[in-house]
Amino acid sequence: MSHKVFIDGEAGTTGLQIRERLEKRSDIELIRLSDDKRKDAGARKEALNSADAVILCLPDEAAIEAVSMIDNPDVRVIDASTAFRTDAAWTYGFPELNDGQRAEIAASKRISNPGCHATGFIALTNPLVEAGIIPSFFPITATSLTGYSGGGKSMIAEFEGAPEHGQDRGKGHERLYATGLAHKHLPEMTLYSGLESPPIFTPIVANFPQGLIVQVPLHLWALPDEPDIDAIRNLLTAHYLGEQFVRVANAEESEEAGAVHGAMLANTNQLLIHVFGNPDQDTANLVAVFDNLGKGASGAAVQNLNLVLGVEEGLGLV
Ligand SMILES: NC(=O)C1=CN([C@@H]2O[C@H](COP(=O)(O)OP(=O)(O)OC[C@H]3O[C@@H](n4cnc5c(N)ncnc54)[C@H](OP(=O)(O)O)[C@@H]3O)[C@@H](O)[C@H]2O)C=CC1
Ligand SMILES: CC(=O)N[C@@H](CCC(=O)OP(=O)(O)O)C(=O)O
Repeated sequence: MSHKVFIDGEAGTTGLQIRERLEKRSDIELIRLSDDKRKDAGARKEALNSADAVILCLPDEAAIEAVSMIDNPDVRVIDASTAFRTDAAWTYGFPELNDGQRAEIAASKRISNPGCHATGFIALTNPLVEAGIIPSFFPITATSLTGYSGGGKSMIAEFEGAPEHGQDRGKGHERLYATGLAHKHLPEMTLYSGLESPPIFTPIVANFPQGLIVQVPLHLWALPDEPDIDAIRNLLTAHYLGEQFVRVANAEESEEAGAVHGAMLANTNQLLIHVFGNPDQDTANLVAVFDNLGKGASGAAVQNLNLVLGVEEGLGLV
């Protein structure tokens, strides 16, 4: 039996990568709109209501509009935008969050796909906050280094140059952004990490297309139980044991890593965690590396789609 899937926003960066992952599959029948119809409200409404599952890869306002167009109660929705990520009526699409999340996603009709920066931050902090190693009141700082595809078509055009934009190749500049410390992922980062207050979060966009590194530095001596580096690593390792897409590097691998490259997991749905540390200083740096368009967006959306369709969770993903 094939499942009908409509990707609203298929021509965009996230949508295109989802299509590439789905069009090879014999169990999926993609509902597609021609280029002149892809923003036509009537055509979209028909497609949205005739699918078994829809994946919204749109700006927030267009995603909210798309959801309002759905009147078929059987349609399952996976939204890649920020619009519903902290909405209590929606299920957060991070299956590895805790023991119950996968089943909740599988049973849900409304799933919000996590933000790219948020994915790394939550993967690093949630298990430690849940275990009480990081108290929920603890002040946390995080930095993220992202490839420019994180900013969608307009940022790709800025960095790669596009004749229709009158730009030259390589014009995009690496930069610190969200300097007002109010990045749009803060609400989901706070809610799903279990922290009481938002982290101080500063992202940097760099001149490579795909990949992302989130880091959360910790003064271990400032934590109430003064855990050592191994205790942090062991807890994260136990939390993600058996997961197909999230892995914690062992001590030897992290010691030998030397450097972490942002693009090392590009074109995969993998997320790798390192726990770096300096025992003499009693400090640690929690690092998550993955593809902003893999586990940070398109890959995660396909993983969630597989869960709602009741097929193998890793189908079509590497
Ligand atoms: N890029 C990333 O790494 C990540 C993106 N996301 C989220 O995914 C969503 C899509 O982002 P991204 O793919 O990067 O963005 P893009 O700008 O690359 O793509 C958005 C697409 O939506 C189309 N679109 C805009 N408005 C409408 C409308 N009213 N009806 C139909 N189509 C419309 C655009 O059309 P047109 O081609 O004409 O501009 C474009 O093709 C956003 O909410 C983003 O925040 C989430 C995680 C990571
Ligand atoms: C480089 C860049 O600008 N990246 C985007 C994040 C992309 C993303 O995760 O999209 P959502 O906001 O829908 O989650 C940003 O930081 O705002």
